[in-house]
Amino acid sequence: MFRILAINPGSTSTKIALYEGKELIKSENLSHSREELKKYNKIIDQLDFRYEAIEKWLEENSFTSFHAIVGRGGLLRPMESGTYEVNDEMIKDLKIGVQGEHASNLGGLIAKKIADRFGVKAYIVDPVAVDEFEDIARISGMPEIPRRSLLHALNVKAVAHRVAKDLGKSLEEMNLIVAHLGGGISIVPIKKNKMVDVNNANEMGPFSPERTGGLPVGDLVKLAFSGKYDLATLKKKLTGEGGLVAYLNTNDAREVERRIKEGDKYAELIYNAMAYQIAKEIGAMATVLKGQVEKIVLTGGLSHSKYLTDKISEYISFIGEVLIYPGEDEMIALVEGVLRVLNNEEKAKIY
Ligand SMILES: Nc1ncnc2c1ncn2[C@@H]1O[C@H](COP(=O)(O)OP(=O)(O)O)[C@@H](O)[C@H]1O
Ligand SMILES: CCCC(=O)OP(=O)(O)O
Repeated sequence: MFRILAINPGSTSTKIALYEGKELIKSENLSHSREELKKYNKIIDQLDFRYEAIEKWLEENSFTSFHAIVGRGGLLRPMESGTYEVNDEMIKDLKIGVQGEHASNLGGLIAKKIADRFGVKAYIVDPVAVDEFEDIARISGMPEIPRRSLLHALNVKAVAHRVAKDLGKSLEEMNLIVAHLGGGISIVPIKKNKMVDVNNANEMGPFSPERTGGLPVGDLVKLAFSGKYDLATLKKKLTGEGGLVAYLNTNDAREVERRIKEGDKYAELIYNAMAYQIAKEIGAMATVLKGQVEKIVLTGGLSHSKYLTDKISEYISFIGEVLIYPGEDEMIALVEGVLRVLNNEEKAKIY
């Protein structure tokens, strides 16, 4: 039975899990508060902090032998869906953040570091750079800045397959909208098993616990030239210090809901605005599918919240039935990707 260690760095957490085949042996979700992460100016600066937390977990549990290590893949060059072996070219691009900064850039780097220590191979599966766009979706209005496919591809694909299975259908014959609501937010129209568009979870669409989402461009350009920010600081403000963090100084939706229950009207306004923006983007993606939407699926950590999913549903249920698949299937999806390679059902792709 193959023993596989899966590592999933998200913007607000690092999830770790050990599997034997498809059986979960043990898992841990290490939440990272805003306070904990704010001292790191760039994502790559968090490498040792997250690596050491994982090493400590391995030591505490006396886990010392693995057949492979798999990490969530990052903002690499646009690529096909699949399982990739971590190689030098990938390490280089993850370190520089070839398509930008995000915690998932650390997945392949940490996986390789641990794999080298144990003399096994490291992989990534369905990274956030998976690109299945139709050409029309790439056009932005400025040729120098095409729209890009950056999204929670791993969970979106895994959940879409689960929905199809639960409905007794094939994804090839369905149109879905999957909204992954986590530290970042991806709203994805799926046409016959292809993710043909997305808001870009790092830079566009609704604001999220940590991200500003799309902003009025004129004012953003003015801010960029105000002399107050260098590039790295402004990028961090957009991707790590936007959304709930900017308005409410927390990336934890549970904390926001506590404040709302205690009567905080400002927290309520901001949280409702996030639901409103999510719903608006789902409406836009329904248009991409020309209204032919079989189901709308809400997933990711925020989908645990009945408050939020009810608010979103108020706006969108006229489009189609809303299904809630809270949390994510990312850890098992990572492991299954590697098992397909180790069992010789697929060949690992080369980056
Ligand atoms: N039960 C819950 N109710 C409301 N929000 C939740 C719940 N569980 C997690 N969250 C929120 O979900 C967000 C993190 O989602 P997750 O998908 O784990 O993100 P990531 O993988 O990007 O770190 C956080 O804002 C967290 O507070
Ligand atoms: C590139 C976007 C992926 C993303 O937003 O993931 P998190 O929700 O884990 O930050």
